[in-house]
Amino acid sequence: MPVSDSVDLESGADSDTADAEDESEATPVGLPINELFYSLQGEGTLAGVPSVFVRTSGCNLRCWFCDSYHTSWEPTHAWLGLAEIVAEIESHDADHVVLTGGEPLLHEESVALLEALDDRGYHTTVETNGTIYRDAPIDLASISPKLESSTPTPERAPDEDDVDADRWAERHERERIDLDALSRLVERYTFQLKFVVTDAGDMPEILALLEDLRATADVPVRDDDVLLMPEGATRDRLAETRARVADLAMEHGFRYTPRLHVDLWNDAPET
Ligand SMILES: C[S@@+](CC[C@H](N)C(=O)[O-])C[C@H]1O[C@@H](n2cnc3c(N)ncnc32)[C@H](O)[C@@H]1O
Ligand SMILES: Nc1nc2[nH]cc(C(=O)O)c2c(=O)[nH]1
Ligand code: SF4
Ligand SMILES: [Mg+2]
Repeated sequence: MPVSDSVDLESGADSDTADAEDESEATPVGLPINELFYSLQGEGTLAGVPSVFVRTSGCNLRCWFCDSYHTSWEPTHAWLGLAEIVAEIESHDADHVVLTGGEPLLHEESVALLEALDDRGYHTTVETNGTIYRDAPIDLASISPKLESSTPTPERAPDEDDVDADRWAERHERERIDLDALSRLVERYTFQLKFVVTDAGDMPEILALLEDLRATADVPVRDDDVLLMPEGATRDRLAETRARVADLAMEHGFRYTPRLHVDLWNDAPET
């Protein structure tokens, strides 16, 4: 289902916040949906599983490499009611639903959607940056904490001229790790920790974060729960990063996850 822009979203804000450009309008109900499509789960422990993807718009972070630019740097979406979203999901023959974004846990309505999907027997994965905790029926919390190498800088910002990269750099750096939210997520849910890795320079930060999380959380965080994923939104970029990241996974005893959808369909939308 291609979704074009309708109402603009106050970037990074909760969906409860009324559209700043039109305060006379009632708060939209439902969720800001950027795209909704059927594909194979491309990442993580469920890679290869046929799944319906629901991509919400809006994010509290601004990774320079974000492969979902139109949910973060330049959010576009249509507001869909829960019944419409569920009906669209049910039109596909799948048992698995992946709720992603943007940052899906920004939106309180994501909880109601997950409850509706749980009632209907779906397996739900939530792709999250790990900075927000919500209580919801999530079967797999797929947490991708953001490293320093994700922070936008003048040298590594999206190409487009009109993005406010300077202002976001500071907020991104301040908000990208929330140990309390991370601990609550791993304590509450079956989880995987999926780090976007470019090179060996990312490893000290991953190891330090794992040490902090293991000291804080009341549940074990096993090396087996840690996945290294090569940075790359295109086949060409993945060709540069994946062998290096596979070597790092073997060296440290972590898992490696491919990006199957990029191998199969490159950077096509709705894949
Ligand atoms: C677009 S994000 C949406 C969910 C959430 N905001 C997050 O970052 O986890 C979905 C997944 O894509 C990953 N990702 C985004 N851009 C990427 C890139 N250029 N290379 C590799 N992974 C990327 C994120 O780390 C996350 O695991
Ligand atoms: N096929 C496919 N698998 C994915 N796994 C996580 C994705 C995401 O963007 O969150 C994603 C995606 O965008 N496409
Ligand atoms: S946290 Fe996720 S959606 Fe937000 S900018 Fe980073 S990769 Fe994109
Ligand atoms: Mg993706």
